[in-house]
This record gives sequence, C-alpha cells and structure tokens, in this order.
Amino acid sequence: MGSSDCQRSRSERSPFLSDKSAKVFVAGHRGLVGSAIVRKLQSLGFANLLLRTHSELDLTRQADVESFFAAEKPDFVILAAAKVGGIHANNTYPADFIAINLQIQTNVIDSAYKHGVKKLLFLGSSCIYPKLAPQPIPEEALLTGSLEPTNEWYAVAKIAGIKMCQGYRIQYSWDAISGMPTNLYGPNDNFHPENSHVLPALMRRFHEAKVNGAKEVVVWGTGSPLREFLHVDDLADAVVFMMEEYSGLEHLNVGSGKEVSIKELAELVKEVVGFEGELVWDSSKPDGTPRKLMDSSKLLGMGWKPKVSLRDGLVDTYKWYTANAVTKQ
Ligand SMILES: NC(=O)C1=CN([C@@H]2O[C@H](COP(=O)(O)OP(=O)(O)OC[C@H]3O[C@@H](n4cnc5c(N)ncnc54)[C@H](OP(=O)(O)O)[C@@H]3O)[C@@H](O)[C@H]2O)C=CC1
Ligand SMILES: C[C@H]1O[C@H](OP(=O)(O)OP(=O)(O)OC[C@H]2O[C@@H](n3cnc4c(=O)[nH]c(N)nc43)[C@H](O)[C@@H]2O)[C@@H](O)[C@@H](O)C1=O
Repeated sequence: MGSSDCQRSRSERSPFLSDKSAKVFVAGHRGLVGSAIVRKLQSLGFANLLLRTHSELDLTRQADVESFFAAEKPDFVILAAAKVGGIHANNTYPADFIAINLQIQTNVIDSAYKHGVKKLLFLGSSCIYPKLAPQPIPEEALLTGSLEPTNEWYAVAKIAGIKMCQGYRIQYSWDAISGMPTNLYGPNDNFHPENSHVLPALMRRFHEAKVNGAKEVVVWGTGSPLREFLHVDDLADAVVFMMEEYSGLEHLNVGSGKEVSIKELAELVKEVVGFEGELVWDSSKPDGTPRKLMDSSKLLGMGWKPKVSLRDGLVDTYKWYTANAVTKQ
C-alpha cells in the first residue's frame, strides 16, 4: 500500500449531530446559504454557533484568520463565505472572483486544519464542470473539458477548493469534504439589479414593474438556456446531511433534479409576482452555459432528498422579498 493510500484509510469520521454544544463556525452566515445553514442548525438545537460578519473578520486576511482560529478553536467549519454573483458580475469582475475566492478558501481551509477542526465542508458550484459536460452532469465530469467563459475565474477558484480539501485529506487524513450545489435561491438572496443571479433579478424587476405600472420587463439572453434550481433550505438540509453522513475524497453534487428554461422561469416568476405586462428579450446579454443539470444520484443514494418545489419556493421567496425588500449593493 502506498503512503497516501495508508493515510487515506486512516481518515476517521467525527459525528456531527450527536453533540449540539459543539462549536460550529458558519463562515458567511449573513448570505443566502450561510443564513439558511444557521436557521437549520438552530432548529436542530445547535447552541454554540461561531459567527463573524465580514467587517468583524475579513477572511481574505490570512493573519486575522489564523488568529481567529487560534483563539476560537472551532470543532466544525462550514465554509459558505465567498465572492458570489450572477453571469454579469462573474463576467465583469474576473480578478475579484478568482482572487477573493482563492484567498478566503485557502485561509479558512488551512487555518481550520492547523487549529484542530474535526471536519470542514467547502461549498463550490455547478460552474466547476465543463461548458459542454454530459447531462445530467456526474461528479466524474470535473476537469474533462473547457469551462464556460463567463465564469471560468470563479470556477477555477472553486476547483482549487475541491483539490485543496482532497489534498489535505490525502496528506493529513483530515476530514475535509466538498459539496457542489446547483443554482440556489431563497430568503436573504442578493436582489441587486445587475450583479445578482437570474431568479432574484427577475423577481425584483417584475415586482418593480408591477408597482410602477410598467408595460414591459427586459429579460437577458435568448431564454433558451436550461437551469436547475434548488431552494436554499433544501441545500441547508443537504449540508447537515453531508456533515453527518459523508467523509469521502470526492465532491458531491447537490441538485433538485428538475430543470427549466430561462423562458419558463421568467413566466413562472412573472405569475408569482403578479406582473401582467410583456417580456422583452435582450439578446445582447450572454446566455452562459446552455444546460447544467447535475446528476445528484450519489447524494440521493445516501438518503438525502429535496422537498421544496420551484413554485412553492418562489412563493416563499417573494413573500420574504416583499417583507424585507433588501437590496445589497
Ligand atoms: N447563490 C447560488 O446560486 C449558489 C451559491 N453557491 C455557493 O454557496 C456559497 C455561498 O453563496 P451565497 O450565500 O449565495 O453568497 P452570498 O453573497 O449571499 O453570501 C456570501 C457571504 O460571504 C461573506 N463574505 C464575502 N467575502 C467575505 C470576506 N472577505 N470575509 C468574510 N466574509 C465574506 C458575505 O458577507 P458580505 O455580504 O458582508 O460581504 C456573505 O455573508 C458560495 O461558496 C457559493 O459559491 C453554490 C452554488 C449556487
Ligand atoms: C450559480 C451560477 O451562477 C452563474 O451562472 P448562471 O447559471 O449563468 O447564472 P445567472 O443566474 O446569472 O444566469 C442564468 C441565465 O439567466 C439569464 N438571465 C436572464 N435575465 C437575467 C437577469 O436579469 N440577471 C441574470 N443574472 N441572469 C439573467 C442569463 O443570461 C443566463 O442565461 C455563474 O456565473 C456562477 O456564479 C454560478 O455558479
């Protein structure tokens, strides 16, 4: 047996759900994903969550991250802090998307290992896969082809995060795992008009058009790309499931298994919001990847399953949006 096989076989699982007093650092706890994970952990009775806002702890600053881990010594880490955005933001700020994400994940993963964290979960994204990957996309499609150009800098950072978790598992027998969610939505999403993802962008645009009595709403691209959407509460459920049940080398896909075209999505959001005007397609805007439906059969086979339908999730998110009307700049 080679030395890395030997080290791999020594990896041990640390039970997650059995000790609700364990110190769990949820990085990015005010974002879409982090806030859903906090809600889920609190509902399960976790009483010792370690939370820091961006201004309290900038995770791009290596020395500050080291000091934080040395002082706080969390038991578990869920890494949901990242520079995140939709197709336009990814295309416009490539330097930020690669540099900030590499910095955050490198600092957090390395400090967590050095300071005795029992297990860490890293979150990537379905954009790690080649633009023309087989559909539905299995985990094995990673690094088999060229990336979608609108988000390749973000994708390269996320691929580096997967490989860093794998490297630390192989070399140090450390329990670092990676989950790759599909396109997410829900409460606390980013509703910025340009920099957000399609679902919150359209919800806001249709809402404002309804309120202002506008006749038309502009939607980007051709409407033909297919996307798979998962409610963030289902993702939070999957995160807890993976923390408890999974300690493997390979990253795991997390998707709903249901895809819609952007045109179908726009019609559905329009209906949920109650906008009665017309859609106008702006084909000068990029479509991005034509299709990215993930094959989540590995995670489903372990016993996790999504619960929220797209329609119910949209109704829930629109209620949240109208009650909170948050615009992140
Ligand atoms: N949204 C989606 O559709 C998908 C998301 N994911 C993954 O889920 C994870 C979370 O994404 P999501 O919740 O949508 O993103 P959000 O933008 O909603 O949240 C990201 C969080 O990270 C924090 N953050 C960003 N930079 C720093 C920093 N330098 N130091 C400390 N905190 C920082 C943000 O704080 P602040 O706002 O104050 O900067 C925010 O709380 C990411 O890894 C993303 O790749 C994966 C697939 C799809
Ligand atoms: C999660 C994933 O998110 C990003 O990839 P994406 O799936 O292409 O994300 P998107 O939600 O921004 O767009 C989906 C589709 O929708 C169309 N579209 C229509 N009208 C609007 C619109 O108004 N805004 C946006 N953003 N898109 C629109 C848009 O043209 C595209 O065809 C990655 O960069 C990366 O961050 C990543 O991993």
